Amino acid sequence: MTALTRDQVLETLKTVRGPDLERNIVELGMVSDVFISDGKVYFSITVPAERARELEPLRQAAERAVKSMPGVKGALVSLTAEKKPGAPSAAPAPARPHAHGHPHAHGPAAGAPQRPAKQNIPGISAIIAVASGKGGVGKSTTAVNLALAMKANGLKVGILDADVYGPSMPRLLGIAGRPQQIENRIIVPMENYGIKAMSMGFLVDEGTAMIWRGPMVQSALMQMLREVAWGDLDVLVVDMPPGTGDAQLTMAQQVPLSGAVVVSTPQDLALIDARKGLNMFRKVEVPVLGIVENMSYFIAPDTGARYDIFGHGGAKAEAEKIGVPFLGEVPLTIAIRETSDAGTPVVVSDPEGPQARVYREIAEKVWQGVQSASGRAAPSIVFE
Ligand SMILES: Nc1ncnc2c1ncn2[C@@H]1O[C@H](COP(=O)(O)OP(=O)(O)OP(=O)(O)O)[C@@H](O)[C@H]1O
Repeated sequence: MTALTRDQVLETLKTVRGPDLERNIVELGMVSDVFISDGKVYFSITVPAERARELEPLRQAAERAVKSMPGVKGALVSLTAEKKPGAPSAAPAPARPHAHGHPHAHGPAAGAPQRPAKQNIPGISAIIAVASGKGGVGKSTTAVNLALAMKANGLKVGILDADVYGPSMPRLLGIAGRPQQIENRIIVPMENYGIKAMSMGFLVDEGTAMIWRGPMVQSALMQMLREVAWGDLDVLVVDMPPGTGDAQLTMAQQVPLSGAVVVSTPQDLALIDARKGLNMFRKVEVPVLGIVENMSYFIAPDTGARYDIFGHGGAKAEAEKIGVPFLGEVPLTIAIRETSDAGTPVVVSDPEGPQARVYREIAEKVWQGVQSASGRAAPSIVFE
């Protein structure tokens, strides 16, 4: 049997008529990229937001049509709403923070703006986001080593890979296989090195998530947060997707975060992006626990000599300027890269080494920040 192709899927979808029965959904340009993996077909149909409910039968018709094709083992079709340019995003940003308003203050301040309450996750004491203004600065590497360092410091730790488009936790933690599902759709998290982990990478094959649009990503994330048997955790570290777009903003808003750690490299451009990241958390009233400068300086593998070739210290200066804590400097070392690639992050493969020590110190400061953010109304951070 020849492999199923996108063209065949699109050809089949041409039999599905558009919402007003004129033309078909392919010609109307409503069908997203079609992704096929392991005989399963994934795509979305873009509809006007206000008609999403009414058009559910259209979604079902498209799904049925594809499922009936020979060679198709399954189909996952979702409706997505196109955001009109300039229209407010689906999840409106909360009103500007009050002068002294703070999400962790006890009880709502009188006259505080109405915001939908973020529901805490039972059993999880604190959730922290690890974010970056742009990709490739080492956010996932920092997140996994931070989580492992918190574990080494004696905490019960979980890690949630929210980077649905490019999940890296399976590789970083050296975990393969699919998680078990128990009653009521609840998923048992995977585990390695004493931390619990959940990632879209455990649930779908690599590449599958690439065609997902906003709403699917949101629901996948919420499921990984709330329908996973995390058990009792002192802290859940969330590896956020890189960037500061709408998707990240919505995520920062929907997850009940205790605080955020922003990872940057020392270069000016990365710092500009890091500042966008800080502003994003400020917008959703999540306390910034601090900045980590990654690839801060270079340690020569042969001599151990240190070279400050990256404009080392940029993130520290930036943190001081805007008044957020500076959490530490992580050197660029072969050891960090190689151990990450091997699925044995440096904090577990060389727990007494200098890099592990750096991460443990960062972990200590992060935890102190979490304590003070939850124990009392931390002063709101003022930018600009
Ligand atoms: N301190 C470091 N020393 C050496 N290599 C590092 C360091 N930090 C990260 N790396 C390497 O840099 C690359 C990018 O790191 P990572 O995947 O953590 O970045 P990211 O910001 O999460 O990227 P993405 O945009 O893919 O989410 C990886 O190959 C990683 O091993």
